[in-house]
Amino acid sequence: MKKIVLLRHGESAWNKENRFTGWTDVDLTEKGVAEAEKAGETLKEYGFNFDKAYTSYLKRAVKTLNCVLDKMNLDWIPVEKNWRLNEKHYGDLQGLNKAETAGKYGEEQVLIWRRSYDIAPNPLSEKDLRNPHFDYRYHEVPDAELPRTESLKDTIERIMPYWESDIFPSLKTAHTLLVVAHGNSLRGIIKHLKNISDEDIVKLNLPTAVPYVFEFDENLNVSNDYFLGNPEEIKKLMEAVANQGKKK
Ligand SMILES: O=C(O)[C@@H](CO)OP(=O)(O)O
Repeated sequence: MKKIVLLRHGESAWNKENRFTGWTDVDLTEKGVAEAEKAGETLKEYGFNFDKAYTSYLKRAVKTLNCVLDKMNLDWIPVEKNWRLNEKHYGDLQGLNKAETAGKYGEEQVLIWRRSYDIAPNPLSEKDLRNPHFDYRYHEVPDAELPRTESLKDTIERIMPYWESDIFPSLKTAHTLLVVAHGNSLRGIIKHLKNISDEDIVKLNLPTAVPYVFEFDENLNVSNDYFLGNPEEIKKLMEAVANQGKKK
């Protein structure tokens, strides 16, 4: 049976500080590295063996992938990085503390910015040095395609060309693929795979470094999906992610 495992990176420095991160290239914390290693061990225990892995251009995802492959003795497999798997761009919220932002603008508004389907935060200004336009790693991406902010809808629209042209077609020859990315870029992929409505996607919160397995039938339709781990613990982790947008 063909499988794709989706994995959000381990805890990052700005997850720990509860700050909007988006395209900011922050590193993993020690806890984040430990979470990534645990994900690798879990995948190994369950007998997973990946043919190929995909990740974003952001180091919290790249390093999580490296930790997982190291624990699985799969350092040798082909890995493809693509900017299209980056996190949702959080516009001018990037760097702000989520609880403080909820205190200032209200929890409802923060929920809209974090989880709504088609509403994006205010964009970064053209001159803002955090604008991806100034970052060499994106120099081959046409400027018109580089975001200054994104809704989930925008994020899905930039991921899908890569999903449809590279990741999904490689399932025809590969058995099992690993995609290590981010809370919202993965919500976008999950929305697509499970056909989740624009309303229901608001409720999905992904915990860091918990493998999420998708199984496909012979026609490459999704036949089953499940997280690896204790369901009660995973539920608590999901609630904790949701609560990051609450006032202190
Ligand atoms: O800050 C971010 O980039 C994302 C993911 O870490 O956070 P949120 O859960 O608020 O979408």
